[in-house]
Amino acid sequence: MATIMDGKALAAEIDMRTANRIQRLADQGITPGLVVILVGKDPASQIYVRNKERRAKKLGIHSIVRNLPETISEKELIKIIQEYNEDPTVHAILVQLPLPEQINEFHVTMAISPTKDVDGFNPFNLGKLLINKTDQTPIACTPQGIMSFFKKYQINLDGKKAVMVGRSTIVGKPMAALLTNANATVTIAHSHTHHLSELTREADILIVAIGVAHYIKAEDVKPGAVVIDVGMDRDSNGKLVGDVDFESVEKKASYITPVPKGVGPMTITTLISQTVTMAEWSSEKNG
Ligand SMILES: NC(=O)C1=CN([C@@H]2O[C@H](COP(=O)(O)OP(=O)(O)OC[C@H]3O[C@@H](n4cnc5c(N)ncnc54)[C@H](OP(=O)(O)O)[C@@H]3O)[C@@H](O)[C@H]2O)C=CC1
Ligand SMILES: Nc1nc(=O)c2c([nH]1)NC[C@@H]1CN(c3ccc(C(=O)N[C@@H](CCC(=O)O)C(=O)O)cc3)C=[N+]21
Ligand SMILES: [Mg+2]
Repeated sequence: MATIMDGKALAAEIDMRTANRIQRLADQGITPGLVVILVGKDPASQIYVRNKERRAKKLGIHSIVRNLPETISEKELIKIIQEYNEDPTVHAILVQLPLPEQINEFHVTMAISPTKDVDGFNPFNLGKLLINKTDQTPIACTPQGIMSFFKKYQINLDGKKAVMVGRSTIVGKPMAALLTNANATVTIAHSHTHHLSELTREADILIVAIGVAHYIKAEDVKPGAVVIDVGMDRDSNGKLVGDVDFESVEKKASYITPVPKGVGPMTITTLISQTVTMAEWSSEKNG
């Protein structure tokens, strides 16, 4: 049986360190400020916002949620982002994906100031990640949270075969870059990939972010693999499940993240700690 990587416990551990950093900023009269912009009603985004608000409140960062209508125009959304770019009480801006059809994701990522881009999807920050020059660079919270799992559970990535299933801007692509920077040999798979199962069966490290409930089964996994499940899906009973069939894969993997209480809580912890980091950067620059 695999070791279950406990996202809730690791998140609590990191939150304690974050609380100390928040206290140190408070001593200088600074409260880290985060704005989360949610357009429409994506269900996974709603879970994220709900849990994030709870943790932000507990830790004492200033957090604003902007719920905007599904029908908002790209121009109006970008105007709102620009107002927060100018607001000195805001250190971090997160725009939740996916966005509705009338809004071009690229235009939105370009509009966020690189210094406030807490999910690291502005092209300037993504470019720095790609060339492995990440000093004072925000990096997507979900992939960073996954790197914290590897550190905590002492999983060596050097020279390992890693397969990333999914190529989104917030998960797959930045995750592949982080793994590459950590000297893993990385393959990115997506909906055009042929013989996906043959590929995943070669993976020492398998990370899945596709949004299809229980898509990866035990037969798709190498014995002893480390399996990270990013999915936030619903099964036929409406229960929250991941992209990995946990019950069967748990018997074959060496390490596995559950859903819930795996990657999800780590994304939130990383979002809050990175918001604090960005407030620290801004105070270094101004003080
Ligand atoms: N736990 C957390 O903190 C987070 C969870 N999520 C969840 O993770 C999942 C993925 O999110 P996100 O990355 O934003 O998703 P996107 O929908 O943006 O991307 C999905 C990716 O998966 C690929 N894909 C879809 N179906 C298949 C398939 N059958 N075989 C191979 N590849 C496939 C797509 O390929 P193509 O590019 O060809 O279309 C695409 O690259 C969702 O369930 C989301 O809710 C997301 C972010 C954070
Ligand atoms: N720019 C952007 N960045 C994201 O990181 C991003 C996004 N957009 N859009 C939506 C998805 C989804 N997402 C989740 C994060 C945490 C939980 C989470 O807290 N999950 C708990 C659920 C517990 C419960 O049932 O409430 C867990 O897994 O234990 C869920 C979903 C981030 N996303
Ligand atoms: Mg989870």
